[in-house]
Amino acid sequence: MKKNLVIALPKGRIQEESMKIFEKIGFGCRDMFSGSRKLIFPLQEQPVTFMIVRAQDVPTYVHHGAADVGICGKDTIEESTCDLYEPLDLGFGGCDVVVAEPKGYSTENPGYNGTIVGTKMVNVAERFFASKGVDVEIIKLYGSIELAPLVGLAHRVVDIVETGETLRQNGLEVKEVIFRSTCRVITNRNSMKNRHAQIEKLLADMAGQL
Ligand SMILES: Nc1ncnc2c1ncn2[C@@H]1O[C@H](COP(=O)(O)OP(=O)(O)OP(=O)(O)O)[C@@H](O)[C@H]1O
Ligand SMILES: O=P(O)(O)OC[C@H]1O[C@H](OP(=O)(O)OP(=O)(O)O)[C@H](O)[C@@H]1O
Repeated sequence: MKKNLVIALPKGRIQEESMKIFEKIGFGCRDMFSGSRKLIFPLQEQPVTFMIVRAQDVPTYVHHGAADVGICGKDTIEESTCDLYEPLDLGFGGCDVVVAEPKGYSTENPGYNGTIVGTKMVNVAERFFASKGVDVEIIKLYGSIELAPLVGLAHRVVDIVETGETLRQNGLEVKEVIFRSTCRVITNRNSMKNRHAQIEKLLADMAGQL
């Protein structure tokens, strides 16, 4: 029996949008939204299995070959250290990865040297500040990033901005956009080689729905 193509989907804000595209190309999975706690969903009619993982874990599953294909934000790809192909930009899930700070902070502190930066995205932040040749201290956080400068844990943050509402409500502003992120399809070298036709068809079908 032919092995199913395994697709890693991130649970959370981009899961539903991703599934809309898969539904349109005939890979619908009603079970997934039935309130079930299952993490793996082999389709009945198609040689495809979905698995649901934490957004930041999608690159890891794909890199190690536990999944052939994954969906995740460009921000997640940039933060991961995995070796991945990134053949398709899905366009949705748009957000900016930025340096943000308390309003007016740069008036007195225009440079980055000596800044303490709170972030979930340590690798992205390290690369960004290294590319500027500045010395900063990075503090790893797991959420509520915008809190850090409000309570003296950090001077600035590197975080995601979508609507800007979280920054606004916490008296912060964007100092600099590091890059724009959208959702991508990712895959790995082995799957690209061994399941080439299947993945190429999947990519073409998905691209046809954008
Ligand atoms: N406002 C936003 N906040 C966070 N991510 C966003 C936002 N808008 C779009 N995205 C995109 O959605 C992706 C998934 O975000 P989600 O919040 O579901 O996961 P996460 O924050 O990475 O993980 P977790 O909630 O499990 O810590 C992000 O990697 C990013 O590309
Ligand atoms: O510009 P906005 O539309 O306000 O969105 C940006 C906010 O959303 C994300 O947080 P999330 O909801 O994932 O919370 P967490 O960081 O505490 O996990 C991100 O880290 C920002 O805080």
